[in-house]
Order: sequence, then C-alpha cells, then structure tokens
Amino acid sequence: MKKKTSLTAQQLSAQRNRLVYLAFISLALGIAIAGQAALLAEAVQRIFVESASFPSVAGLLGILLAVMATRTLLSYGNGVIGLRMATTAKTNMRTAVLKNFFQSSMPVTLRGHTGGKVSIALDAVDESDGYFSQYMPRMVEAAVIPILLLIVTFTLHANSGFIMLFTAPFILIFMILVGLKTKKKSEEKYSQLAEFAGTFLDSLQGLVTLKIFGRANRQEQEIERSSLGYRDATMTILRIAFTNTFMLESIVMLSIGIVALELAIQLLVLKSMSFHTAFLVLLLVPEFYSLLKNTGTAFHSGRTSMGAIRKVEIILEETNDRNDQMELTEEGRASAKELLTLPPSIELDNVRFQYAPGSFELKVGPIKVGTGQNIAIVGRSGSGKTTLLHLISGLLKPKSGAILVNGTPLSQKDETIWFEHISYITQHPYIFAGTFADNIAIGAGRNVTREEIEKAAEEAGLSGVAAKLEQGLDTFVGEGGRGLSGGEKQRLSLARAFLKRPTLILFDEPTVGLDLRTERVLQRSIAALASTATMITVAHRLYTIRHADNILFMDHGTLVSSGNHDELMKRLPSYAEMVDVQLKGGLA
Ligand SMILES: Nc1ncnc2c1ncn2[C@@H]1O[C@H](COP(=O)(O)OP(=O)(O)OP(=O)(O)O)[C@@H](O)[C@H]1O
Repeated sequence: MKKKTSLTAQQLSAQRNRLVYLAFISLALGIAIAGQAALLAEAVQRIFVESASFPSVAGLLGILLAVMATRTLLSYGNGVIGLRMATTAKTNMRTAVLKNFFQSSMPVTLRGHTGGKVSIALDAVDESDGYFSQYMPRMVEAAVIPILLLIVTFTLHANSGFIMLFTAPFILIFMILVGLKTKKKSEEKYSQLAEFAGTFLDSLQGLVTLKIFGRANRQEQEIERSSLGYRDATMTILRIAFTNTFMLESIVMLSIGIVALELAIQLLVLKSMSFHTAFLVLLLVPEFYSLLKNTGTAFHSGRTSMGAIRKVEIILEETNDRNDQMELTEEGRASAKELLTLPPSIELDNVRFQYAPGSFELKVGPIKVGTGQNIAIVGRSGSGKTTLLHLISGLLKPKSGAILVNGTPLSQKDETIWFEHISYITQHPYIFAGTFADNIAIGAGRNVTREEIEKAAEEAGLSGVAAKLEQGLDTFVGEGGRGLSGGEKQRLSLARAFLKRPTLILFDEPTVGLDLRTERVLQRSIAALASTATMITVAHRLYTIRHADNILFMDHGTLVSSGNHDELMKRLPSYAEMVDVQLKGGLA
C-alpha cells in the first residue's frame, strides 16, 4: 500500500531547492557569526590590551564592519527564503482546498458547516505561514550554526564547550515538551474557530427568521459563547507561549552565567587562559544560546501552525478519498458519456440509506424506470420521497444496494458527466447575485448567446415576467437584488434546464399553490422538456400524478406499491385516502 506523505512533507519536498539554499546560507551565517566574534575579540585585544593606535586597527575594523554587514545580509536572505516558502506553500494549499471544495462529490459538498469551511480555507491556511517563514529557517539554522559554534568553542576552550553541550539539551527537551502540548491545543483552537465561524454564518443567514421569532438576542449570546470558546483556546496557547519564553530565558541566562563563571575562574584565579580566548568564548556563548532560544520561539509558532496545517490536511483527505473513488478511465468516461446521451433507464436494487445510525431509514427496490418514462413519487410528508430523489440524483450515496443507470452502477459514473445530463428542479433553486440572464446562463456548461438565453426564458415562460421589468433580463436578482416569487424561481430553474436539455429530469413539484396561469406555464414547459427525457417527479398535483406512466407510493421509507393512478385507486385504500385528503386542493 502506498504510504501517504503528510501535507507538510509534500510542501517541503516541492520546495527542496529553497531548503538547500537555506542550509548553505545558514552555514555561511555560522561562519560569519564566528568570524565576527573572532574579529571583535581581536580588535578589543589590540585596542584595550595592547593599546594599539587607530590607524593600525583601521583595516581590522573595516573587515569587522564588512563581516557584520554580511551577517545581516545572510539573515535577511534566510528571512526572504522563508517568506517565499510560506507564500508558495499557502498558495498551493489554498488552491488545493478550493479545488477540492469545487470538485468534491455532492455528498462531500453537502457535509459540514459552510462557515467552518471558509475558516479553514482562509484562516487555517494563513496560520500555516509561521511554519514555513519562521520554523523551517530557524530549524535549518539550528541544525547547522550551533554545531559550528560548538566546534569553535571546543577548539578554543573545551570546558566551555562541555558546559554548552550539557545545558543545550535542556532547551531542546523543554521545546519538545511545550511543542507537543501546543500542537494539540492549536488543533483545538481551529476546531473552536470552525465552530465559531459556522455559528456566525448560520446566524447571519437566518437573521430574518431569528428577528421574527425574537431570538436575535439569544443568538447573539450563542455567538458570544462560541467566540469566548475560541478566545479561551487562543489564550491557552498564548499562556503556553509566555511561559515558554520565560523558561527559555531563565535556562539561557543560567547557562551563560555558568560559562562566564568558569571563564572568570580560569582567567583571574587560575590564570590559565588569555584574555583574548576568554573574551572570544564569552562572545560565542550568547550567540549559541540566542540561536537555540530563537529556535525555541520558532518551534512554538511552528507547532501552532502545524495544528492549522493538520486541519487543512483533514479537509483535503476527506475530499481526496472521494476523488479516488470517482476516478474513471478514459474508456469508462467515453462510454459513460455515450450511455447518458439517451434518456436513461434507472433501476434501484435493494437500496438502503440512513442519514445517521438509528434515524430514518429508506429501504427500496427493486424499482425500474424505463427509458423516457414519466414517474411520479407520492406519499405522506416524511415518507422519504425527497430522499429517494436525492439518491437517484447522486446528491446522496446509498449505504448498500445499487442504482443502475442504463444497466451500469451509478457509483461508477463520473459525477461530472452524470450532472451534465440531469436537471434537478427543486422547490428552492439557488439564485446567485447577478442578472436574470446570468442566472439562466448557469444552466449551460458552455458559453451561450443572448438569443439562446432569451429562447430558454421564453420556453420556461419567464419572458412575460422579464418584459414587465425596466431592464428585462438584465434586471439584478438574487442576494442584494430583486427578490423572486416561488413560481418565478421555478421558471428560472426551468429556463436553466431548457439551456441544458437534460436526458433525465428530477422535479420536486411545488407544494404551495400557484395561480392557474403559472401552473399551466409550468406544466407546458415541463412537458416540453420531458418529451426528450426520462422524468421523475416528487408529485403533489393530481394532474401530474394522473399523467404519470407509473406512480411509486412511499410510506415510512419503503415502497408500498406502484402502478398507474387508476390501478392504485382500486388496489390501495391508503393511496385513495391520500389522494382524497391531500390532493383535493390540487389542479384536477
Ligand atoms: N439531512 C437530513 N438528516 C437527517 N434526517 C433527514 C435529513 N433530511 C431528511 N431527513 C429525514 O428523513 C425523512 C424523510 O425525509 P424526506 O425529505 O425524504 O421526506 P419527504 O417524503 O420528501 O417529505 P415532504 O413531502 O414533507 O418533503 C424525514 O423523517 C426527515 O426528517
């Protein structure tokens, strides 16, 4: 089995060149640090101990300045590489997340809070910055420079080297302990943020409903609770960060103090060491610890970023798993395309579905829908009609059993090809913020001309509505634009279908009463569309039910019986009763 590489490893291996540059610059930086200390010690020795004249040390001071400038430039270089790595990694991850959101299967798309997904795509990806811009450059520096400084110190004065070697692991152990805790806390923080974002978006979308029911204040409290949860998680991480900094500073100060004490004893008491060497070691030691300390801080921010990256990884894993399942060979793709150009026949074989364990269960099959047939699904509210339509459309995947399209299991069909051939006319089609024309054009998976849009609007009975508006089909509708009535929305949905010319139409008939004219326009348009397609309708109108080739009568998630209207009226008292009670008000 192919071993999965983590998202971080993938991003790093994609930027291997930059890691190599980082290593080389770090090595040069280590040499510059050691060189700067050596030159400074030499200058101090000559000026203060040997009382050399300025002209005699001017050259040395010049070299010292050049080395200091080089050191600054090298640090800057590492910073720039880190930032570039972060930019590339964030761009890659955000592209992958958005691509997966847009290309994932319907069931995956329908899962989870929209607000949570937004927070992962925006905030979690942004938070990954620290790992690439801070953590990685510091880690590469930590892998090269301290070793170099340690070697130099050992060659100068072994005792100091041993003290450094003995105290450095305390910093590393401390970093690992803190890091482990931080990553877990950071993952918690992102769960809290996703929850907060979800609650917030949900509340904004339902603000009108909340106000009508006087629950806006309650919801405000809910948002506050959710935001406090996020704040607490963030504060916990900051608390760890501050404790971490304090502890690191203490360990570092103590270690430098021990080395300085040892040097002082060697220099003043035992007189076994020159001032030059002692001063040089004393310059190198803080550099060594300050590097380790910076690594500790970067380690902390790196672990916080890792929590965020893990959240992105989980989202990508969920959607990628789906992509593996949906993969089709070129041959399969061609044959799927071919099959679906005809009005398809559909068979359901022992299909079972549950939204969640212990909840409503749908158990149907065998059901056969012939090519070009017109089927009505009827039943009481909650009997599973919409669930069945969602399963046939591919919005939901069955738990077991098979749905065969033209004799081939639906799960093997490429979702994109499948959706190219069907139109699902729901009761509440989504109207995007844009013009009528833009909204109709969505129906075609290609660029369409103005004439085609106008023709589709005409066929769907929408031109009358547009004619009454000053800007006609260029009127702005959807969010922030003009509102549409239920009947207008369905006609807009139909206009999309006329552009698409599907071979399978799934229609969730309006339960609300439409005026006689609108009903007729809808019926005429639907009939025109259905003439070249297989059609399955969740039917509420007696007219639709009577004209269906076959009626599926659902109750409690099972198919009770099927047949045409007259047969069912004779054979099934519960059907006759339902027709009598529910459909009397319909268009007979
Ligand atoms: N997303 C969901 N999660 C959990 N349960 C659900 C979900 N959607 C629907 N259900 C449940 O599944 C059952 C069948 O619902 P479904 O919408 O299929 O019924 P229906 O026959 O279409 O009803 P109606 O005529 O009122 O639209 C109901 O008990 C409903 O509460």
